[in-house]
Amino acid sequence: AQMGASVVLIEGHKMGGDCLNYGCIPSKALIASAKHAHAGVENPQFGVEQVRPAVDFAAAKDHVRHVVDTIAPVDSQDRFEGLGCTVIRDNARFISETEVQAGQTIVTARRFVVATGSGPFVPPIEGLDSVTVHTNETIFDLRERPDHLLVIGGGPIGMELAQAHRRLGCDVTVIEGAKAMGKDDPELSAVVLDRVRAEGVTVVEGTQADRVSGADGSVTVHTANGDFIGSHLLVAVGRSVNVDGLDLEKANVSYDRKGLKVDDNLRSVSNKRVYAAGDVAGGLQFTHVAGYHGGQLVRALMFGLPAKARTDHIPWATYTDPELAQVGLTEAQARKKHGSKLSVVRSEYADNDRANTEGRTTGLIKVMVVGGRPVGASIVGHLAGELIGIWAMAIANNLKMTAISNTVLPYPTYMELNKRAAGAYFSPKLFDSALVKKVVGLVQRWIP
Ligand SMILES: Cc1cc2nc3c(=O)[nH]c(=O)nc-3n(C[C@H](O)[C@H](O)[C@H](O)COP(=O)(O)OP(=O)(O)OC[C@H]3O[C@@H](n4cnc5c(N)ncnc54)[C@H](O)[C@@H]3O)c2cc1C
Ligand SMILES: NC(=O)c1ccc[n+]([C@@H]2O[C@H](COP(=O)([O-])OP(=O)(O)OC[C@H]3O[C@@H](n4cnc5c(N)ncnc54)[C@H](O)[C@@H]3O)[C@@H](O)[C@H]2O)c1
Repeated sequence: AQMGASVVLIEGHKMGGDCLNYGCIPSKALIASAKHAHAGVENPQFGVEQVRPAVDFAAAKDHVRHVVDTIAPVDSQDRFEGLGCTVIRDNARFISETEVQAGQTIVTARRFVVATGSGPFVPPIEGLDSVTVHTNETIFDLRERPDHLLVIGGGPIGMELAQAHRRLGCDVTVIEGAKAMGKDDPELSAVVLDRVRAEGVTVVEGTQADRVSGADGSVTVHTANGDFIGSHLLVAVGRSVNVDGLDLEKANVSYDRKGLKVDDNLRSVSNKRVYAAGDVAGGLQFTHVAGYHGGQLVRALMFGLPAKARTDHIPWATYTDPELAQVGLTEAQARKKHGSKLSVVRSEYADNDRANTEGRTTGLIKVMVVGGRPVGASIVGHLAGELIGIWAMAIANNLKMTAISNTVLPYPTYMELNKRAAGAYFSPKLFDSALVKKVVGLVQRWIP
């Protein structure tokens, strides 16, 4: 709209979508409350008396609500109308290849972007309908503190919320069918899991939830490895894309359970007028990916330029404490793809001076390097979600490791961990090389 195109935005529920209302923002706000609750007991070495603070769970939820309300104007109908969009607040459905209906309004358009996101997938587990099942859509509104929260699913939603609830005073059990945080490098996930378990969260892996029984207040999850009893149940076993009710068939738009079937340019393979963005586009499900898709589609729709959506440079971070972040290939993926051409360099938080001053010495960075360029980076530790940024920039722009090693950074900062990892790539070449030693020896003899 700001570039002069005629744009209609149709939103059937809350402006701001999942991220603002039920996802990133409420979860990170709750995690922030949990961090404050935990700060008083995590580090006895600072000379500050350790006092377990009293937690007012409902007030923590007030904080969550306040943060959502503070950010909401950015995504509001008023703002978008101010930018020049026509905003319709109703559910949209296709009625033909060129028309969408929302309420009584029929919109005819040359191009459509489907950005309907995803909702919590609630699996068909026997007995689930006999108890109150919380998902990310309800858990942030729960004002009473669960005595014992059972979480089915140890992915990012399950693990972020498990740790936050534990720190806010709940007993927490996570029941994970395969491997918790299984999409990340297992060496780094283990660091998070060790910490979360040390804080008192029970994480049971390799254990599918087979059946649920009980009533509100006492819920039992039955598994092949025993029964787990809690007061509240959160289901976080992945997402299902929002395609129901869109009548995509009427627009000849093909889709499956992962989302719309699109080509590399996010364009429907069956109706060239239709594009997809965000969770419903069938790939990685993150807000920054949805934003990246949006940018690519501006290129395509406004300027007719190719808008190939890359995935190799997309980072992600899980906001447990310590945080876990990834961009590009993991070590295992890089080994498979690049074999003996791969070098993996590491730097440890324990060797970082700032981390030592702050007692944040648990963690490490691994960088996967091929031909002098990073192809992946994995970080676990304090501020990992911030530190991954420089590797995302390097991979997005095809930078060499020298771009990182040549950068002068303020001392003492966590960012030096990244520079140290880059240094670790060059150290053997400089310090273990007979040739370098010989050249230095000769030069030392010649120069005055
Ligand atoms: C608990 C949780 C924590 C998360 N934390 C993070 C995080 O820290 N970082 C991160 O990057 N990602 C995070 N995510 C993922 C992130 O929320 C999603 O990837 C992101 O919201 C996707 O954006 P989207 O625009 O594709 O969809 P959404 O944000 O879901 O927006 C889709 C919109 O479409 C509307 N809609 C759907 N169908 C229709 C229809 N037929 N007609 C009209 N409107 C319709 C919906 O009401 C919704 O407002 C988190 C998700 C959850 C659940
Ligand atoms: N920090 C972030 O960026 C962030 C945070 C939260 C969510 N998200 C996004 O939301 C998506 C969804 O998160 P999620 O955690 O719901 O999904 P997920 O798919 O990442 O993890 C779900 C977990 O549930 C397990 N599971 C599935 N069925 C089970 C069963 N019957 N019993 C026990 N375990 C079972 C799976 O093995 C998996 O480990 C993420 O993939 C991510 O894209 C991002």
